[in-house]
Amino acid sequence: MTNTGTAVRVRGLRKRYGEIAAVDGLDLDIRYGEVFGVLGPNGAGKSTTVGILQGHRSRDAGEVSVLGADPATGDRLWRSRIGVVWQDESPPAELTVRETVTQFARYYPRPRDPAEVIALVGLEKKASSRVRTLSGGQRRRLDVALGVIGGPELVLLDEPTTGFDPAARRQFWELVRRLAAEGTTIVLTTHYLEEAEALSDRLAVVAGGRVVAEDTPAGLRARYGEGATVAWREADGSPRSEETATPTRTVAELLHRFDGEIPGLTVSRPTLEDVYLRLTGQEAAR
Ligand SMILES: Nc1ncnc2c1ncn2[C@@H]1O[C@H](COP(=O)(O)OP(=O)(O)OP(=O)(O)O)[C@@H](O)[C@H]1O
Repeated sequence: MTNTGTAVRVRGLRKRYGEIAAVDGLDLDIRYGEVFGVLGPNGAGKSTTVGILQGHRSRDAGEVSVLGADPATGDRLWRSRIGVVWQDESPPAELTVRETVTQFARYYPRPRDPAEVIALVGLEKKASSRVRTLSGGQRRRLDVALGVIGGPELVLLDEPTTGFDPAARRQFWELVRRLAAEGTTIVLTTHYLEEAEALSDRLAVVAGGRVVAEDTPAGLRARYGEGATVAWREADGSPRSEETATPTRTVAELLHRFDGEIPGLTVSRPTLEDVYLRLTGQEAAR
């Protein structure tokens, strides 16, 4: 097994639920070793896509290859190479963290060391605690521990930090970075733009069941965030602003007109959030 090339390849993926086209011609290329973010608003088709990648949901059309196999026909060995973190997984609440992780390790042909995985997710101090006594964030870390105990090459995380407080979210990001540093390929869906930007090497923006843009976070901003807004105050104090592709020229003209300091001058570039809202057609909702 060489860890170069494409870990996930999707072409023309389609999935309908009755009248709803949940996934509507989606293409993806995810390389080995990268953290790939799938960002999109509610109902964009993210969870459906991840469900298809892990072989949990069927598709209506399209080609899908995950670690070299079609998830629809992936065998047990293939499954053991993929770490799935279920939203609603409920490990036995009366077992301790250590017992739970050790028990799950037995399901895999080449599991990781349970103690090492408990440390990886930052649950060492809770290793002897019963699962039912864990907080929501700690439970989620345990879910990740169970998702990676089999030593997967690819981990699929579907909206992993929904419901987390800001501190728990940051800690979870550290955990994702640690997994990535070990060389694990990670696919992460989120509707938190900040999360996608903080973690992703590359990201796809999904809207209406298809990819509307795909790039690095910086690349997206550069590609779709053209232009700038120049704002200033007129001599009578009234605020003015102008959107322009040539902000330097606008400022030069203002400089000439005011013949000195331009009152209240600001020049701002679109943020990734502006780009995202534009790409997903949510601009008007702001
Ligand atoms: N089992 C299902 N039966 C019927 N419709 C479904 C089913 N699962 C998803 N859908 C619909 O398919 C569309 C895409 O849903 P999906 O859960 O994939 O989106 P998502 O991007 O993950 O959204 P969210 O961010 O809200 O989780 C939505 O309109 C949803 O209502």
